[in-house]
Amino acid sequence: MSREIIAVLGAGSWGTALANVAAENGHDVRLWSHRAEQVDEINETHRNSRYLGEHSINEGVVAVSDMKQAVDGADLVLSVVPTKATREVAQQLVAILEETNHKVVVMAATKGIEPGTYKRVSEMLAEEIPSKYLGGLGIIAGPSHAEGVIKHDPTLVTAVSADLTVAKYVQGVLSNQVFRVYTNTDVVGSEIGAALKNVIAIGAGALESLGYDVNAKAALFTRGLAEISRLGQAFGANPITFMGLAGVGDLFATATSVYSRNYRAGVQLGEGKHLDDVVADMGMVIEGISTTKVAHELAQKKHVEMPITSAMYRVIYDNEDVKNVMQLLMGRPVSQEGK
Ligand SMILES: NC(=O)C1=CN([C@@H]2O[C@H](COP(=O)(O)OP(=O)(O)OC[C@H]3O[C@@H](n4cnc5c(N)ncnc54)[C@H](OP(=O)(O)O)[C@@H]3O)[C@@H](O)[C@H]2O)C=CC1
Ligand SMILES: O=C(CO)COP(=O)(O)O
Repeated sequence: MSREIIAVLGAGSWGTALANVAAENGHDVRLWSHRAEQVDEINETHRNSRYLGEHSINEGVVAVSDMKQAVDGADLVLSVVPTKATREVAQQLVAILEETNHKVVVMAATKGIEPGTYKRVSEMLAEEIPSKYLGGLGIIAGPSHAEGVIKHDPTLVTAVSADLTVAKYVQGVLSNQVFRVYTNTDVVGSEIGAALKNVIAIGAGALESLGYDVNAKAALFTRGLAEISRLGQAFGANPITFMGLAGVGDLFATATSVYSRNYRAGVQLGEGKHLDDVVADMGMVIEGISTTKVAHELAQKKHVEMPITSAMYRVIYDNEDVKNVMQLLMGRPVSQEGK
């Protein structure tokens, strides 16, 4: 693989960890942050202490606060900001591409769905970035906590694009001995799996707060994945995708890990902490909070049965007690699997 120029937009935990992977693979990596002090810290100390503590970042990662310095001449742009910042950042990217007049491959590593419009992240990017500037579009998903990736825990992700050559290009750019990239062409299923596993991860944290053991968690994962798959299929997803990295893989990682912001938020909500305090104290994005509302609404719009998602909606937005909600779920009429 040739030495590519890679612009990473967003210097939170995941943007920084992905930039690190790309730099370790020998690429020319520019990590854009909108915070000048963070740029200085990364370039001077090779740390991003707010997001990745004491972990050191490869010296090949050059942080910049001017997005043009990151994007000018780039082959590949990784968009790694929270869902709610995606359009704003994409608009800044487009203004630069208009100036430099070149095409880039854009991959989003964000996991969420836009409230109100119900757009997936790649749909938002396709709306914002004119096709004349797009050399390809896709997403990166899979079980990949930044904290594990930065310390070289063996990690598998999937590069997903409707155009397999784009997915294969990203696979080639990012794969290494500890970071193995698969490809997939099911963008719809991968994005729905990646976003909705956060809802179930919040639920897993809530179960933990009640002291429930592995039977309850296995029940949540299995039935949670079943309803994610039902919603995905209502949008045309391939059901096999939910058996893969963006489905069961990411669900397992997120719903069992103390690194997960969504899981930790679930523990705190289950303990009775107020939602506003959970969000404020986390200091990092908890995508599943907003995704729970979006998924609950989508289930109604599409007439898809999603009892766990609806239960999580009531816990998060109606302040319902986790134990009550759990009893209601257990008391539903018994039914047949596979439907
Ligand atoms: N963390 C992880 O392990 C993984 C995260 N993801 C997904 O990646 C996405 C980003 O997550 P993550 O990096 O963890 O989030 P963080 O909360 O750690 O960081 C978000 C970053 O985006 C920046 N940002 C927010 N809004 C804007 C904006 N309007 N303009 C410019 N920069 C902005 C933040 O800046 P500031 O510091 O100013 O807030 C921060 O640098 C999420 O969708 C998440 O689900 C996917 C896989 C793994
Ligand atoms: O998506 C992730 C790991 O694959 C990160 O999950 P959290 O946002 O819950 O930390």
